[in-house]
Amino acid sequence: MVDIRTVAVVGAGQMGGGIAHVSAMAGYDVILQDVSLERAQQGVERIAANMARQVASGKLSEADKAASIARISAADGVKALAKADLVIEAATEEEAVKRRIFQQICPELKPEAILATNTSSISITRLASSTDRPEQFVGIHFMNPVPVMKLVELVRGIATSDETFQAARGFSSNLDKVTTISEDFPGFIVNRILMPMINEAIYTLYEGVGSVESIDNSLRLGANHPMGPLQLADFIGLDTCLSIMQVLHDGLADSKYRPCPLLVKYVEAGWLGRKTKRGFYDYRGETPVPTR
Ligand SMILES: CC(=O)CC(=O)SCCNC(=O)CCNC(=O)[C@H](O)C(C)(C)COP(=O)(O)OP(=O)(O)OC[C@H]1O[C@@H](n2cnc3c(N)ncnc32)[C@H](O)[C@@H]1OP(=O)(O)O
Ligand SMILES: NC(=O)C1=CN([C@@H]2O[C@H](COP(=O)(O)OP(=O)(O)OC[C@H]3O[C@@H](n4cnc5c(N)ncnc54)[C@H](OP(=O)(O)O)[C@@H]3O)[C@@H](O)[C@H]2O)C=CC1
Repeated sequence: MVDIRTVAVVGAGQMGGGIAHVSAMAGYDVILQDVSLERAQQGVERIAANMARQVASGKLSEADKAASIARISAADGVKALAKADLVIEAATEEEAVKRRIFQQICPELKPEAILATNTSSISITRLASSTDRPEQFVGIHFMNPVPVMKLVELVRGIATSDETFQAARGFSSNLDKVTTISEDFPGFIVNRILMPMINEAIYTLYEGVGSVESIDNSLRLGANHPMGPLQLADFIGLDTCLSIMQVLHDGLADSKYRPCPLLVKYVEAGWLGRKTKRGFYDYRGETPVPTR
């Protein structure tokens, strides 16, 4: 079994950053790659800011923060991935983007390196088939925010070897995560259940049943959810929510997964939630302001 010491993360957004964060804290050397060196460096800066929150709340010492940050390097191009024992793809939730990444990076990887994807919904078997190593390909699905959420969903493709699966399980437990196993169906377990709820909340808004505030307060205070569904949608990213609904709709061919037209419209407008400062809330001020 490959001895995982160096982990590369492709995609330095909120999830890639979180995966790099917890991997470095667990003692792995981490290479963070994005579309440019500058984007990767911005990712490292965001990780430092998130670690500073953990220092402020006493969860991490200054010394451990410094040592963890020192283990992360921002990559200048795909050649930097040659050192990795495990590569975790955490780029945008679009199958074409992920396929292009695998085509680009596979020739650079060690033959024994394991390739994993953090996809929220896309078939692991299908993604694996666009790589040169379907047996060494696996789904390792982290939850957002990665440093806080306990769960990792593990998903085998049809060709995933036992050795690869055990390596993914061992890696996740070294990060102190609890793993569940999902079969390779659209959205796996978490998003098969969570995303239709979020989509229904958007329909509830679209049909005028309640305002943004009423819908979120109803679920926060009435069902003890830590965030209301619209707040959570903004947190996940509305582009990601829409992509997941499209995968569920296409893959399960059932009209109950039809993405709400309001979700489609928001994404078309470039209102993607917190990451663009506008979604169901406006994030430009000190506190988020509901927009409907
Ligand atoms: C789409 C998919 O494919 C799958 C998914 O991920 S679905 C999304 C799953 N995630 C959820 O459902 C999240 C639901 N929300 C929550 O659990 C909480 O609102 C939350 C943990 C995000 C924030 O909690 P909160 O109490 O409102 O805010 P806050 O006080 O800022 O944060 C709580 C703690 O988390 C820490 N934290 C939050 N985000 C963090 C980050 N990115 N990095 C490090 N620490 C973080 C804070 O430092 C804080 O720590 P202390 O308690 O030690 O102070
Ligand atoms: N958001 C969530 O709550 C969760 C998301 N996921 C999954 O994690 C993945 C990433 O999501 P998330 O972090 O939220 O998305 P983000 O939009 O925050 O980050 C995606 C990152 O990937 C980068 N990227 C795009 N194309 C490439 C490329 N060719 N090479 C390298 N990097 C690239 C983007 O760069 P640029 O901005 O320049 O396009 C961006 O920095 C998705 O598959 C998503 O489904 C899984 C669990 C939870």
